[in-house]
Amino acid sequence: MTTMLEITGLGHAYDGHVALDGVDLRIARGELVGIVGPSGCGKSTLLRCVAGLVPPAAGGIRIDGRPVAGVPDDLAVVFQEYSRSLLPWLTVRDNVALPLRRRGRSRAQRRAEATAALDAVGLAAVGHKYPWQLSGGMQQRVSIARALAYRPSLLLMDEPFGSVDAQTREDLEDLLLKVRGTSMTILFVTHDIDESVYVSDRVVVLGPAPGSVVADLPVRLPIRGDQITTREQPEFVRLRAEVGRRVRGSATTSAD
Ligand SMILES: Nc1ncnc2c1ncn2[C@@H]1O[C@H](COP(=O)(O)OP(=O)(O)OP(=O)(O)O)[C@@H](O)[C@H]1O
Repeated sequence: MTTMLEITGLGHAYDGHVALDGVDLRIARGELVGIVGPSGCGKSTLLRCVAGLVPPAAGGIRIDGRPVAGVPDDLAVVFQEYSRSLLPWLTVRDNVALPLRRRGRSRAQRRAEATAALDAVGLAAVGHKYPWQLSGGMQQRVSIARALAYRPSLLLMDEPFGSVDAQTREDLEDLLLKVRGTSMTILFVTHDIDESVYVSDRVVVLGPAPGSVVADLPVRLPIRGDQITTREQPEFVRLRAEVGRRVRGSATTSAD
């Protein structure tokens, strides 16, 4: 598989506080990589560096072989701060449709694609409303719909399902599984170890601050069924335990 994203010796510090130190990671096109690690280990900082929002203090990031300098083309992000991500003066559907202008879509196409994306996140009925008329969890789903409608080559998601209810969260995880394996490369930060194993092709564990990669575990589940069937199979249970041990910094088991 071709490498899409290459992170080498990445370091970042905020006012002398070292958040990341020596992160090395290669990600192939179309991979969905889950990133987990203890609170404050630098997961969000890693995504901000990849998004070109903060310049790395050390090391480098290459996308398709080209060094990242500024916000990369063809990128979409879903960050935790949903309240700041949508434009309050546009309807929900227009928020989702807006980035599609950059794709050169006609007005009718933009509308149709936005409607389909809203449908996929279970919000077909609220396209005519304004973001501030929706709950926080619904606004977050609009951000997800907007990112998916755009079909970026690189999608960065920082705890994107944190504010939605449990049932919707499962639906969104299953939606990600449908998107996975297309040409979209996805970095997915989550605090939820179960979720990282459920959605990812690989789970990357960052160690305690300053973060660096302490484990990189491929997820190869023999059974892909519904949420319950997938999560109860022995390989899922084994991987979840292994990721949990790595996050807690306990002794290693297999896959080194
Ligand atoms: N803008 C900032 N200014 C100063 N320090 C910051 C800033 N953003 C993050 N930090 C610090 O850098 C470290 C890494 O933060 P970051 O948000 O990347 O971690 P995280 O792994 O995403 O945390 P969490 O899991 O709690 O969301 C933390 O100690 C945090 O306090």
